[in-house]
Amino acid sequence: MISIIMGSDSDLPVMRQAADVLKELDIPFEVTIVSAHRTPERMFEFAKQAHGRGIKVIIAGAGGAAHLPGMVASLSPLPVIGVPVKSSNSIDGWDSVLSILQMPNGVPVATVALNAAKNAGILAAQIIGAQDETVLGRILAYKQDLAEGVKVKYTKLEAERYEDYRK
Ligand SMILES: Nc1c(C(=O)O)ncn1[C@@H]1O[C@H](COP(=O)(O)O)[C@@H](O)[C@H]1O
Repeated sequence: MISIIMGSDSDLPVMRQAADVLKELDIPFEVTIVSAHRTPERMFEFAKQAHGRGIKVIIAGAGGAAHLPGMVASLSPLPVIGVPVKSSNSIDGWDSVLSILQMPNGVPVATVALNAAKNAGILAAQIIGAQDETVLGRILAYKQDLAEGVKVKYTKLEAERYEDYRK
């Protein structure tokens, strides 16, 4: 089971992409709102209890002064994947990126690109897949699909004269 948490429901348009890819890969997940700033007790309880509830990976998204992923990582033995979210009054997303990325030694957060919740979902699945043959098989199939998608494009590109390709 993977847990997807976010600082606010305003992060949902971004964070739902993690849920969508996990659904596609048929990996069980839960989704909820937890804020280190607004619900610190809930955040503490969540982070302390997650591994005991059978959660294997936590995906945590937040915008602005995004302390949620790092604080959860400080309290939990589980791998935490941080998703920097570009919130409405952000400094171009850099506030969130740097808050999540620049963790001190000893407390890692695996940070994906700005708004890259889909990649967070794939990475979480890969972490599960390292120990689970069935999930590993689905990741291999997913990668095969990616390659097939590019093949369709380069086959078309090579078949036509390059100058005509984008017409
Ligand atoms: N960064 C955090 C935390 C936290 O880190 O605990 N809690 C909420 N937020 C962020 O505040 C932004 C604005 O939130 P609102 O839209 O609710 O005002 C959201 O991107 C949220 O993740």
